Amino acid sequence: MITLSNERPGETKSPERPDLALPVGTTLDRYILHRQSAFRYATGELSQLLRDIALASKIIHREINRAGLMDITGSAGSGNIQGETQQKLDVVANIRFIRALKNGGEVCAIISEEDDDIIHTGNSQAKYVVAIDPLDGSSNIDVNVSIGTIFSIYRRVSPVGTEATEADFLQGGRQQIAAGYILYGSSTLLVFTTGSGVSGFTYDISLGEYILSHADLRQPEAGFIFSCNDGNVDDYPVSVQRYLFRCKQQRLTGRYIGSLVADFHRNLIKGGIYLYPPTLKAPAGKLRLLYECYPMAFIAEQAGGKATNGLQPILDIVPVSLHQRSVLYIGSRTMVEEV
Ligand SMILES: O=P(O)(O)OC[C@H]1O[C@](O)(COP(=O)(O)O)[C@@H](O)[C@@H]1O
Ligand SMILES: [Mg+2]
Ligand SMILES: [Mg+2]
Repeated sequence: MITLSNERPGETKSPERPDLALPVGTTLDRYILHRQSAFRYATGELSQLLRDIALASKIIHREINRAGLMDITGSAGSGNIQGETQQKLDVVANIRFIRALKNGGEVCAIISEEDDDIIHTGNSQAKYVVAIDPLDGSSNIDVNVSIGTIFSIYRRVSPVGTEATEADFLQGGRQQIAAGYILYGSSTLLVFTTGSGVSGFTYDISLGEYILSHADLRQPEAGFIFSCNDGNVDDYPVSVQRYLFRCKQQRLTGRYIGSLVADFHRNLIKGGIYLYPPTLKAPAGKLRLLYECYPMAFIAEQAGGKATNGLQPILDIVPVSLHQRSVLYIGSRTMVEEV
């Protein structure tokens, strides 16, 4: 059935989910305003913070699109606390996000994959802290494959007016106020949650606006896709090797882009599981708890999926350090339960 209105077939208007009353095509600004009443502590600061992140992502979108013309491809010749060589775009994205969050005034401190220590923004009166992976999927930057940005937002626990501390970032995954990612793919998409469902916005370059394109995203309970780096399979725990063997026996489809945001998003839409088990090189897992695992787990759970480290839900892991790593199994509920 073709519908001419903005309404999607079968879309119902639900009173407790006011955003579901918003038609596809709504701008991000209007969506945030409309939802503000559903935000905890709704004083507009979080709304502004989400707008600041959206603005920074539009700038990154532009930089990524013309990276090949601007000589911002390749290595930056510097390393980060992870022991990784930073790509030029890692550094550019990091600078752009930090600047946007500083100028926005709603964030008092930031931790980033690309910086060892806490970045104090000078906005000591601000109430929020942000953990960020400015560019996710760095190994795909120079080969024009989808990459992303991941963010996680907390309300500070240190008193307003003082300098933020590690405690503001080590509150635990269930204390996230909001989390999301931007996928720089065939289109640029902002997906986020504030704790009552997940929605996606497509960047319309001609309007310079993010437009609601995926209202109330739900992850299929089961799926037919498994995503992992098959090159490491001999390192994986026997139980995981057995699970992958069963996936192949059942003729499930192996898909691995090598960008967490892109692999996660595909599996969110189609159903599937992403696995980054322990390896010899990364026995505690490769992905970072605060700015990769927690935010993706918050979105997964809000969309009806699951995220675990094999022992407990990712959101229940008690954090001990800013850049700690974790094993990650995330995606469709029945598949994660099977693992
Ligand atoms: O190359 P590998 O070992 O398969 O790892 C790929 C994974 O590492 C990451 O690139 C890590 O993220 P960064 O690119 O932000 O460092 C994930 O996006 C991706 O899923
Ligand atoms: Mg990453
Ligand atoms: Mg990164």
